[in-house]
Amino acid sequence: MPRLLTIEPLTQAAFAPFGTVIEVDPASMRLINGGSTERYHALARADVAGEGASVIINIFRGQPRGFPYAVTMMERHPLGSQSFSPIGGGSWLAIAAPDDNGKPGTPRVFLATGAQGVNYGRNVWHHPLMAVGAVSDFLVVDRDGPGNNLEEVFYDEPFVIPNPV
Ligand SMILES: NC(=O)N[C@@H](O)C(=O)O
Ligand code: NI
Repeated sequence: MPRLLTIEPLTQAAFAPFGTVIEVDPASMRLINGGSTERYHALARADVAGEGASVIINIFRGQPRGFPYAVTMMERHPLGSQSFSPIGGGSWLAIAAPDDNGKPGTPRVFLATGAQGVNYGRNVWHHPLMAVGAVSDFLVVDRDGPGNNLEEVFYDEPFVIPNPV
């Protein structure tokens, strides 16, 4: 029997167990460039591990997912954090799960606005990119370098995400 998941709003507090929400935060704002630019400083930090590791900046172009959507697996990156920030401005889903003795626990599904990104912490269980409604581009900051940086685990039973829109 597939297990239905609920979708919750993406907030710093709700997402805290999994990483950081990347969004305009007035408390982090520094006025620069002669007052012409608001710098929202250090909203998140890339975390890369291992000899020869480097932080890289990518664009992921995601195809929109169909709903209801079956979550059959989760992944994590033991050697680096991974951030996703929408470029085109549409809503999307961030899905993360607590660690349960080396396996992903029950996923939590967060509805992100087009003005919200996330930085998944290093070794945090998450679902691969979930674009919603249209082909969507995301700026992705993660790790390049030697070593295996991808661990995937498949659930015995899928979880199901209802249509978010
Ligand atoms: N594999 C890859 O680069 N992407 C995934 O890590 C993802 O979280 O989308
Ligand atoms: Ni990933």
